[in-house]
Amino acid sequence: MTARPALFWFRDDLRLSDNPALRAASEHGPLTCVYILDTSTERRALGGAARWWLSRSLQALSDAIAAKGGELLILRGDPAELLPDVVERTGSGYVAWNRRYDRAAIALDKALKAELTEAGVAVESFNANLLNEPWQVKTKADGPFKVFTPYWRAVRESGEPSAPLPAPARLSRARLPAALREQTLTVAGLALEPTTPDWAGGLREAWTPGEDGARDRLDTFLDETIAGYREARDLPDRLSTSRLSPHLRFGEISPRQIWHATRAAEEAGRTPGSASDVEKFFSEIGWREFSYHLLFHNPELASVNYDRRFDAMSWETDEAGLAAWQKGLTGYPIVDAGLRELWQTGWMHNRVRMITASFLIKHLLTDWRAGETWFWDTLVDADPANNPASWQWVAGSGADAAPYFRVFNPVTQGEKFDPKGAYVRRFVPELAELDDKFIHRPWDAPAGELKKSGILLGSDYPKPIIALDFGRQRALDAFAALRSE
Ligand SMILES: Cc1cc2nc3c(=O)[nH]c(=O)nc-3n(C[C@H](O)[C@H](O)[C@H](O)COP(=O)(O)OP(=O)(O)OC[C@H]3O[C@@H](n4cnc5c(N)ncnc54)[C@H](O)[C@@H]3O)c2cc1C
Repeated sequence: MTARPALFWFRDDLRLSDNPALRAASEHGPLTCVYILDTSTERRALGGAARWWLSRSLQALSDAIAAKGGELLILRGDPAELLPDVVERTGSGYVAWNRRYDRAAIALDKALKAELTEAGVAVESFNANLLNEPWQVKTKADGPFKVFTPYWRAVRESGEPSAPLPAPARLSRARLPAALREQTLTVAGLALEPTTPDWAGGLREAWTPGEDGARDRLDTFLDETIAGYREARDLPDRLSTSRLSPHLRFGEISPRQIWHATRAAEEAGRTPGSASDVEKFFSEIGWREFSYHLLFHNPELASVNYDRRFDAMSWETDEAGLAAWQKGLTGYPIVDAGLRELWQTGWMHNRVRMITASFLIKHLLTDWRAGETWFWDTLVDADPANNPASWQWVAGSGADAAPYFRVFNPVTQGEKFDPKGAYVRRFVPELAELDDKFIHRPWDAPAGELKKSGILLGSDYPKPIIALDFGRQRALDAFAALRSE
């Protein structure tokens, strides 16, 4: 009797190396690799920027699989129906996937595991995308952590993460029935990229999705950018961070690979980063782990306040303010630069994410969920754990959150972290000629200075949509009322 073929289901793990489920499935013999674009309304649909990334990443993956002798089968629909169908039609006796951690995905995986097992198919799932499973890290009282520092201490005390796995040397193809082959789509057939209009030019310029692109990003970071990371990571005008976030989001690289490559570079004396830069970098990877820990233990993180006292918050409904924020037309240069960086490149520097989120939530007193939704649609790294956890952190409703009275002042933040205004000049070109002194407060510039710089406030660039003192006080009053309830 010949062995039944195996099936591997790609999801948020679009890579061949350090992919434990792929490795396990490939060791079972002839293999079907499948990706299903999930169109079910049960699960949150990808935003526009993430769809663009996925398209490019799937193409890179499909090419890499073909180079190893395999084939990526691409389908669109509800995996709850399609996966068992493909398993049956390929006669697969073994199915493997890597785990995901949001509630809808967990429910789907559980149901599929039960159905396939019942049908006599062996199913295994693995951890590919986290250093630790969210349920493995526990407080002394055996519960989930609510504060990052002790969480991360517990992780660090448990030792170094396990070593990453190599990619399978070869992927031998299982035979596909003709009818199934006919059903298979090309990446282009998924129509994930924008056409009318094609707004993705800036994304194409900024990114190389795929496993090779991820590896290149990591190498550049370890060879150059990590030097001084601990302090420089707050400066948005330069390449000061790794920019690995979309690669991590789509699983083109794993945190284990990042960890061990960083350690190896450190030990070989290859990286210019200090031990303190490395530790800081690891702790940022740790924040990602913590977000997944929070998501697993609080499945409604994207829609429900982690701190339920915030349910009583009286948010403003300021549609004009929200639209101005989304378009980068608030009249506050650092806020506008951030939102325009996001629109043009699908990414925004972390410091500026905090400033723009604080401005929306505090100065405009807008519900954090409106900002989370906008980021979900426009970020290439839009992440089911990091995005809601970070928005709730800025709002003050999250775990280990910024205190409610911390209201970032966009002028002083701009002057501190973009002192020469290079970041603002890049993304808000209408202010490019303005003197450094006024680049974060154009309304204070004398009329002659504005004229010399070719700016008519209110016409070439907006006047501030809200007075900072007013917005700050309104937020403090609203947040204080909440606390006294
Ligand atoms: C309002 C808001 C929304 C955010 N939404 C997302 C999101 O959707 N997806 C996302 O990946 N990150 C999000 N972040 C976190 C952070 O801004 C990005 O991870 C970071 O800017 C990515 O850049 P990098 O890869 O160069 O980071 P680096 O500084 O090089 O860090 C390395 C990796 O660590 C992780 N990381 C770094 N900072 C954080 C952080 N504060 N919280 C959690 N993980 C972190 C990321 O995976 C990142 O790729 C958000 C932050 C804020 C304030």
